[in-house]
Amino acid sequence: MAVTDGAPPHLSEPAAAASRPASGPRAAPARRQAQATKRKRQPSSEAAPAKRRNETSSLPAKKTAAKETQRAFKGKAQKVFSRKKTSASASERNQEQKACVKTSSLFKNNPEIPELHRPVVKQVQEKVFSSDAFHELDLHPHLISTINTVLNISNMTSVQKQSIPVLLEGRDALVRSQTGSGKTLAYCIPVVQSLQAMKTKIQRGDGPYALVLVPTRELALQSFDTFQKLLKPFTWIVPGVLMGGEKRKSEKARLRKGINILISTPGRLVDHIKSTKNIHFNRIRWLVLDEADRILDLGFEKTITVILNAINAESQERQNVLLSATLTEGVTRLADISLHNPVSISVPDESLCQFDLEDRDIFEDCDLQTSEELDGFAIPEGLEQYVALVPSKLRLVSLAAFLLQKCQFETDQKVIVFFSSCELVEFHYHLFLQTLLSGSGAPAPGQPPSACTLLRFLRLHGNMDQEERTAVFQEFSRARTGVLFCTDVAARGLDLPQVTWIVQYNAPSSPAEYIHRIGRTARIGCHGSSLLVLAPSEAEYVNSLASHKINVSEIKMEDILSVLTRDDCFKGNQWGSQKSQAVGPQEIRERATVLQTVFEDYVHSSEGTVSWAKRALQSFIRAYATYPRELKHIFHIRLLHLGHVAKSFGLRDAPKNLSVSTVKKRKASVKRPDLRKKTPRRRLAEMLQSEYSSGLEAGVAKVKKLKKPGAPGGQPHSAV
Ligand SMILES: Nc1ncnc2c1ncn2[C@@H]1O[C@H](COP(=O)(O)OP(=O)(O)OP(=O)(O)O)[C@@H](O)[C@H]1O
Repeated sequence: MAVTDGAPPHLSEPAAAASRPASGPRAAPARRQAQATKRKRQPSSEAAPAKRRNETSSLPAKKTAAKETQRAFKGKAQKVFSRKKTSASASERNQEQKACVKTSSLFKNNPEIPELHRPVVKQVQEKVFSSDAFHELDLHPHLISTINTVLNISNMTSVQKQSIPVLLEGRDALVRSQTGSGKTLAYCIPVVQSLQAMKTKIQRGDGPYALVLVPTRELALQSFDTFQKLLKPFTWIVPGVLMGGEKRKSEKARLRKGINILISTPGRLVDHIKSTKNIHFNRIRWLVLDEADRILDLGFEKTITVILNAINAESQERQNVLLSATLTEGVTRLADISLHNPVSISVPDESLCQFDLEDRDIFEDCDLQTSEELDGFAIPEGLEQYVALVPSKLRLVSLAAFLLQKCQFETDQKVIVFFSSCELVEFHYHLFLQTLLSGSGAPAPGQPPSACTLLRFLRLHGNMDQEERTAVFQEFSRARTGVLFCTDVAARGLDLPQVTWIVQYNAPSSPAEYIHRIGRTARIGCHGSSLLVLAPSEAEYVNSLASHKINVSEIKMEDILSVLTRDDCFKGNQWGSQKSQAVGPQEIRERATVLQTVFEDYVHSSEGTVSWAKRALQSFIRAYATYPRELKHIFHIRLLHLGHVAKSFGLRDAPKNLSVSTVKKRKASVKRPDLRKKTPRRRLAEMLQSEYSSGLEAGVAKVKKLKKPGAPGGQPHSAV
């Protein structure tokens, strides 16, 4: 469908910019103008059908925009916009004489944004801290002083208060408490206490006494780091991590030397079990499965069985611990095969705490009822959750505007944006780097400092090589501000300090994943916010969240976009050097259009970038097709308007060879008979498993060799 018409926008651009690399909104006008001229001469193969092109191109740009004003925002939004219309129209007429702004039909033919009738539910809330101190526990004095001085903490959290004594008694346990409530120390402290107290002093060459399994490499590094700190006074106990991405040879060498507390991802461990002679489990005393439900979600059930068999063959005498913020159905199965006479620990819902529930919530010999069945998922008290209903065409500019707001006009904002695939992360990361960041990193002469110079983007996903993944993880951990684009590889367990906002640009595939994603903020009693971006057709998802006791408030898209009026980077008038006096809906739409045009011009700057955007769009559609059956009535590719979705990838037209039916046909014709029968959930598990892989598969190794996978013109990614 036709989506743009008219001449290119003229942004104010100082002469100095000519010497900067041709990127960023300020550097773009000359390029855009040249490209627009070129486009006029050589109609793109992506060009819209003549009939519809004419429909808008015959109107002067501003008139088109004005016409759109009447149609775009209906219902409530329309009222807000019509109030200021008079002043906006005056400034419009003025500007019309001065510049001919290319107007993308961003605000035309969008679906109506429905009123959100969200049910208000009472969320489950847990008390994070207890009043008890670590020194009240029967721990080695050096361990207590390490906790106090190295970790800088003195009081236990509720989950620690409940778990540590139970684990010190030697019981198996199934532990559930909200995200960011200190579950890592809840298992690390008892492991260290018990191993340092062993009568026969542990030797490095003894091999593993404790095995900790986690779903991702970053989480493995994080647990390893915690053990390292706790083991400072007990230098004879050696922790080690196996996580894929590293050379197998060097991991084998470390195993040969001896690792007493072994932290690993399941895939990598099985790889070593199968191929490394030096791995023995005859001394194993502890088996910990952190993010236990995730490990099963990823289809690691077989892998876990291989590991359990390998351990059981050599040792029976051990304690087993399963932990997660969301213990779902899968964990019950895992608990059945891995726990013996377990204690189920869950921090009580504060609202039910009229009497002392602390004892009630330790279920002895329980039937392992899942928390979801008990009471829904707990949400950190300091977490404010929002949702924005954004038509597909406006998604990209809305995301950009939101990030500009956080980075330019607010201080100390650290944002994580979740996408549904590696390709989507790469696409948005590179697109924003190329278009929103100024080439020099400094404000252009005569311009105020702008987001263009303040933005700092990072990205993290499973198709990156391990070295870069670790570097990014550490850089974002240390950073005070910045934006991390990522897949669900960062959704679980990661403890990244001071994250202020979580954006879910693509909706998660389950309420549990929603909980874990938002749980990267508001940790350990801190405050944070989250924003879920939904298309109008997906509004029903809010009810689905409510059924899991998750409450979200609405942020209006216009409020997100209004930030664009605060930065003249996005002003569609090269003579207007001062900030607009009248900031109305028209101004917002113009600036959103300028920003969209920046994206579109970049995407259409070469054939390579166009096909790069098409691949990203395809990846989005593939991921969209994997929503589980219970969410299909909300997230179904049939409900997508491909032309509109294409726009959110900076594509002016929906790719001709890409329609919902062709995507479906292609999927069906893939010669993988076993896959054809799979449910979306199984397909999703497969896609995800490749992301969390041991790092040794041929496909992954191949991707690692590519210098910049996913970069414009680069190689496509093979999996999520
Ligand atoms: N008793 C405590 N007092 C203060 N801070 C603590 C305490 N225990 C843990 N922390 C800190 O709280 C943060 C969150 O802990 P942790 O990562 O273990 O949470 P979690 O419950 O495992 O979260 P998730 O469910 O997301 O994995 C960490 O930075 C940790 O150092």
